[in-house]
Amino acid sequence: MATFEHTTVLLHEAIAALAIKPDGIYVDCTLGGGGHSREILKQLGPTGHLFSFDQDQTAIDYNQDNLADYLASGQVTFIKSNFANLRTELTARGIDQVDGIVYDLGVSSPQFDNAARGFSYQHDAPLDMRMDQSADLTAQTVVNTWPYADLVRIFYRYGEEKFSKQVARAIERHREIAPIETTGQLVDIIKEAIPARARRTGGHPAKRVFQAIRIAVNNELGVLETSLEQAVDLINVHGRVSVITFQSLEDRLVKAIFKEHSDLPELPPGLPVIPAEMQPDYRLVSRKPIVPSAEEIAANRRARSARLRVIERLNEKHN
Ligand SMILES: C[S@@+](CC[C@H](N)C(=O)[O-])C[C@H]1O[C@@H](n2cnc3c(N)ncnc32)[C@H](O)[C@@H]1O
Repeated sequence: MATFEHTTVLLHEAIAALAIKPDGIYVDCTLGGGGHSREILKQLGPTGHLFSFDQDQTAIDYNQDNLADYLASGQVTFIKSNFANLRTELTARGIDQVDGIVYDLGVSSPQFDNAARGFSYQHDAPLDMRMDQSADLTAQTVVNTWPYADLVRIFYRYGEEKFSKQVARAIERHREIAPIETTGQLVDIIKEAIPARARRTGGHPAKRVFQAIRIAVNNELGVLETSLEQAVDLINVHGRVSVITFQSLEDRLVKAIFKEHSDLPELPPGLPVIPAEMQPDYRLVSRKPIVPSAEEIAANRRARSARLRVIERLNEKHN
């Protein structure tokens, strides 16, 4: 089996939050190294089933071996697709409701550490950053063809980069001379654009711009919103959706979607009791996000920014 080392973050917390029923139907939207999938499968009985999505063929290939026993017993189905297609892919398999869904967002360690994938500012490689290697849009296209204004927008919004304009301007200057082809070239351009005093604080100077380009290449916030709307709709009463995020933009989006579904509606003034049909159809399992323990963070640096949010369905929809 090829090595595929990914240390799963919030493994037990995210799965415990699903309150698994042995005969239930579950979905892991982000199979990766199979950590969360395996934990769900351990708790499923012979009549339970798991559907595991990944848009990256390498994750699916790895788990053909890694989860071979569960594949052989027919308890797991792999779906090589973007989780934005959650409903369509499940419907195609005759499933219209499920008991729980987990997301563990972002890239896996093998994706990040494989220099050739172009995700990392620490390795020199072609600018790629596609999680789905069959997709059309690459980081190279974004960097070399997107207009200045679009670059500024993504650097501000997805990278929260203070020097967005300076970096976009430097990219424009360089690409007029020759295409920017590698992560190493882009790192040098970013370093040149960010003032020296600012380069000494806030981590690696290319970190925020690389995050922004990755989010844009994979449309990470767009597909998350689309998928979560489907997920809250697909779960049965008492079913739960558990989401682990690794950066604030994603966490804010999850928080906002869950809040919208679990908030009480505007009530007419003076209403003594809230009528049943006005009660929210969902509840937040914990008001504050669940975060990794100090021990988990000490053992795995990637865990330090993780946040877990969980929502539960209480009723069928009141329409
Ligand atoms: C952090 S890893 C998941 C790790 C996994 N929970 C484990 O324990 O090994 C995220 C995985 O989700 C996949 N992924 C990210 N966004 C996706 C999307 N929109 N659709 C499908 N898969 C996605 C990535 O390709 C990656 O393999």
